[in-house]
Amino acid sequence: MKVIKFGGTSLATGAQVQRAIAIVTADADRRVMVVSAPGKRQSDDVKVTDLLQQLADRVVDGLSTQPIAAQIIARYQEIATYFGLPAETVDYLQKHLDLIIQRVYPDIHYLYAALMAQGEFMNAKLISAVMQHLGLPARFVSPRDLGLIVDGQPQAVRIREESYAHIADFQLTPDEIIIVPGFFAYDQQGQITTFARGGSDITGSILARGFHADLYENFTDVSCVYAVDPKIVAHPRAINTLTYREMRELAYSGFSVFNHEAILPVIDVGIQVNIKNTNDPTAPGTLIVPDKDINHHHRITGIALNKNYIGLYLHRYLMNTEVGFTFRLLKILRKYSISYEYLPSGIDDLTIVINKDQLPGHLKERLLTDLKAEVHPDQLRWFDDFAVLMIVGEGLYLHADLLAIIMTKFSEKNIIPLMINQGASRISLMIGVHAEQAEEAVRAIYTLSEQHQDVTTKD
Ligand SMILES: Nc1ncnc2c1ncn2[C@@H]1O[C@H](COP(=O)(O)OP(=O)(O)O)[C@@H](O)[C@H]1O
Ligand SMILES: N[C@@H](CC(=O)OP(=O)(O)O)C(=O)O
Repeated sequence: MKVIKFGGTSLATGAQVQRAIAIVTADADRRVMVVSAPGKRQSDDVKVTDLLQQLADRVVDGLSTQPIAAQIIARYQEIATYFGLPAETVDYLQKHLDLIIQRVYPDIHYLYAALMAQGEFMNAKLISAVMQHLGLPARFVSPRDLGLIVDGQPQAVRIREESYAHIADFQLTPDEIIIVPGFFAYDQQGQITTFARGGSDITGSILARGFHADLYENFTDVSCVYAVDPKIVAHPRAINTLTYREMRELAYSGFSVFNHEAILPVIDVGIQVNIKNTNDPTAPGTLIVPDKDINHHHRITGIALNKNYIGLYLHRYLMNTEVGFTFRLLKILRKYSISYEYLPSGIDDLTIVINKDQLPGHLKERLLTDLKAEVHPDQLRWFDDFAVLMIVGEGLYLHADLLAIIMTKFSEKNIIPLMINQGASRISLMIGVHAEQAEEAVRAIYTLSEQHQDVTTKD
C-alpha cells in the first residue's frame, strides 16, 4: 500500500481537490491520504493556516474573531459549493471552529497550536464528505484514532516511538481510503499540538512507516525537486534521485518543497519518498532513496539558499586560551532558548550565526547586555545580512578542486565569502555570503555545476 500526501496548494480550490481525488482513486494501493490545509490559490493569496494564526492573534488580544473566521469558512464553502455538498457539512465546520475558539488552553502556545491545526482538521473532514458524496469508500480518521502521540513544545514536537505500533494496529477495512489531517497530533495529556510549519509532510512520513507502506507519495505543485529553487533560476535541472541525507541537508537549508524533519521516520525503515506534481501526475517526479551510485550522478546534486540568518560577531584577545569561554557564551543562548546554527571561530574572534526565527527583536538587546557582562568582549556587532548557501552532493568529498573552482568564480563576480565550512559533513559544502549577493552566488555555482557535471549518465 501507499501513503499519499497532498500539500496545501494541491487542495486550494474545488478543481484542485477534484484532481487530488482522481489521483488517489487511480491506484488501488493509495489507501491513506494525508491532507494539508487549503493553501494559496494565487501568489497574493493567504494560506488558511496563516489566517488561523491571525485568528489566534485576535483571540489572544481579545478582539473580534468574526471577520477572519468568516474568511476561513469561506475557503471551505468554496470547495463545498464546487462539489454541490449539502449545507450541513460547512455548518458543522463553522460550529466546530467556534467551539475551538472558545475553549480554554493550558497556555498561549497550545492555543495557537489548537487553532492552527484546524486548517487540516476541517479540510480532512470536508474532503471525506466530498468523497462520500461522490460515492467513494472514504473515512475521516484523526491522528488520535491512529494513536499518534508526540512529546515537546507545540511547533517543535517529536513523535513518540510507540505511535508506530499503534498505527500498525489500526484496522484498515478492505478497499476503504482513510483521510487523515496532517500537521497536528496529540500529546500525552491529550492536548492538540502541531509539528513545525510544513509539518503535514511529517505526518505522511510517520504514517508511511506505521503502516509499513511500500511508498510514500508526496504531491505538491512542482513536477520534481530541482537542483536549485526555481524562483532563483528559471527551469533548473530536475533531480531524479536524491538520497535521504541529501534531501535533509537541502530541505533544512532552503528547499521548502519537503520538510527536513519528514525524512527522519522513513530513514530507519528505508521507505522511498516520491515527490510528484498534482497538476502533472504522470511525470515521474523525484525519488528520495537510502543510497545512490555516486558515479552515475551529477557532482553537485543541489544548491540551497537560506537568507534568514543573522550573525553576532564577537572579538576578544586570547579568547582561545580561556577554558570554558564558549561554554559561558552558549549558556546565555540557552537562557533565552536560542539555538545557534553555526559557530565559526578563530583565535580572538567568533561569529554566532542564528536563524532570525529564533531571535525575536526584544531578545537582541538582552543578549548583548548579558554577553557584555559575562565575557567582556572587545567588540560585539550584529551582521543582519547573513545568507548561507548549502552545496550538496553525495560524492562531494571526493573532489579536491571544488572549492577552488567556486572561489575562482566568486572572485570574477566579486562575491565575498563570509564563512566556509567543508568537512563537517562529507556531502555538503557551506558558504556564508552577504544576503544581497546570495542569489547571484547560487546562480554562479549552478552554472558551474552544469559545466562540471562529471557524470556518466544523468540523474
Ligand atoms: N529546489 C526546489 N525544487 C522544487 N521546488 C522548490 C525548490 N525549492 C523551493 N521550492 C518551492 O517549494 C514549493 C512547494 O512547496 P510548498 O509550497 O510547501 O508545497 P505544498 O503546498 O505542496 O506543501 C514550490 O512551489 C517551490 O516554489
Ligand atoms: N498547513 C501547515 C502544514 C503544511 O504542511 O502545509 P503545506 O503542505 O501547505 O506546506 C502549514 O502551512 O504549515
